Amino acid sequence: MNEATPRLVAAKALSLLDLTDLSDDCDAAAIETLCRQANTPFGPTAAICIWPRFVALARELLGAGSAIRIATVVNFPSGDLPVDAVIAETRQAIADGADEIDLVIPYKALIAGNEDAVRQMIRAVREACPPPVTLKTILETGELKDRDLIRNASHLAISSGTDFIKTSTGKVAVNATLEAADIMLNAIRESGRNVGFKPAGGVRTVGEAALYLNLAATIHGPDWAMPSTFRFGASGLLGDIVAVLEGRESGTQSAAY
Ligand SMILES: O=C[C@H](O)COP(=O)(O)O
Repeated sequence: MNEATPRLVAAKALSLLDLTDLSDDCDAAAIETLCRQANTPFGPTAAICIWPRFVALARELLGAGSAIRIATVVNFPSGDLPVDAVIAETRQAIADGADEIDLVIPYKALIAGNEDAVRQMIRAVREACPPPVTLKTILETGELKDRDLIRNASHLAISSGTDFIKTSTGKVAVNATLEAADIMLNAIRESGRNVGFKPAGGVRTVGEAALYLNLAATIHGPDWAMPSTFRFGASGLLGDIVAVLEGRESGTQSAAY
């Protein structure tokens, strides 16, 4: 991606974007706005990412055959729910029309040394949402902090059957970072598995998106990042993407879009 123009990066980021509204005060009107915004004049985002209680509404608004996938979150954001409650959330979300499940791993248990809790949760949710449902697992890397723990969590998630590893909920102090991305992208390479990567939380500009895409290209090759292998989880990135695609200056419109 080093030679890519901002327009090319913006177009790529649009095709990889999980346009997110996981705000605490999200309501039906916000979901209507989100569904409209996801259909940009420059093409659709990869997905929208919303609270489970809005999945049925989003499915109704987008329609059954929409190119825009519906992602939702389970065990979110604390990672503390019992497995059976997370399974119930997952089943309901799929019945309501979700295409993708973003699962928070029990990261506090992992910090306490309980790897089995992570394996059991991911395996159980994977069983409840077999392919073609996409399963992304949120490691909450900003709370794991330690490089070895992030690497270990990545390998646990990959070997337990996830389709993507995702950095963050966007709800803690430290969310997506290039350092965590480097560890996770390398863990995917080491695993030899066809697993994707999703930086999420705090990605606001096309310039920031370019840094993640460059890193992915360095580790996996220039053609690796595509909607089946790479997503951005972001609530504020779309405005900057559209600004760049409209020929306006980057960094001016991200919050306002
Ligand atoms: O999964 C995505 C994050 O919750 C979005 O975080 P953000 O609002 O900082 O972009």
